[in-house]
Amino acid sequence: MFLKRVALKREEINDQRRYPFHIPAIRTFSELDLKKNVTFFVGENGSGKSTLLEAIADQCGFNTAGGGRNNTYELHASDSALGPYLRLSWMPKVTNGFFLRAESFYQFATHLDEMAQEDMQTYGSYGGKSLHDQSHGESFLSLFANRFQQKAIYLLDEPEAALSPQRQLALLKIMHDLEQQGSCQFIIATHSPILLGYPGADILSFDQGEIQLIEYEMTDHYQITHYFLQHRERMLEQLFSEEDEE
Ligand SMILES: Nc1ncnc2c1ncn2[C@@H]1O[C@H](COP(=O)(O)OP(=O)(O)OP(=O)(O)O)[C@@H](O)[C@H]1O
Repeated sequence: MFLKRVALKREEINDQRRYPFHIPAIRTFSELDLKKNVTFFVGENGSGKSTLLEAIADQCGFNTAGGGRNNTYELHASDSALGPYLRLSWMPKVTNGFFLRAESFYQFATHLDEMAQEDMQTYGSYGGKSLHDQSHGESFLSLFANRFQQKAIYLLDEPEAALSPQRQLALLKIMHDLEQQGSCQFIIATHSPILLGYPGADILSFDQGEIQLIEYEMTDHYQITHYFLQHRERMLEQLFSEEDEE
């Protein structure tokens, strides 16, 4: 692994009440030691996972709209408000990698098409054809299977967004193969109980107003999915009757 620590330069913040410093998990954040090749960010919607991941991408020199260091294209409102306040510690430093942002993947695909007009080799790292000519899930998998290499750091924001359960397993296999072959680091914000099951990963929860380690089986993602699959009818009955009472 390469990125060892992420620290917040709190002394440089002028107004702690504004975004992103007012987010509870960011307000209490000082530093984070990364100890595993695979780290997951979990937490409720709006708990600050994407904000921190995007800020790390920013400080890695990746395009915060999604992509690597060489992908320069503009996307409205994709600047990282937190990035300039982070200090990253590396051992050793890598510059290879990619920031996957599910919500702006369409624009990334368009950017690749523009690059390919000048150099058809561009598609070589993405399955040999335009990402627009593949389904959403297929294009994600093409990226993971072809673009991901050794000695790199991959920052993935909800990669499961387009992936079927079977393809989520395929992503786990790709990650495992890369990890086995040598050195590759992943930091992944996810809501997927399948991805979170990756063996030996650290899972960091953004709930309860701070970023802290959590066991897989203690995550809402595991517990709610597990209970739902085991007691679907009872759970839905309870859920719908609660709605009736409101
Ligand atoms: N550019 C912005 N300006 C102001 N507030 C923002 C901005 N971007 C995000 N926020 C707010 O910051 C909070 C954290 O957002 P963030 O996208 O980091 O959450 P998240 O944990 O990734 O959520 P999700 O699981 O829904 O993707 C949210 O309340 C969001 O509304």
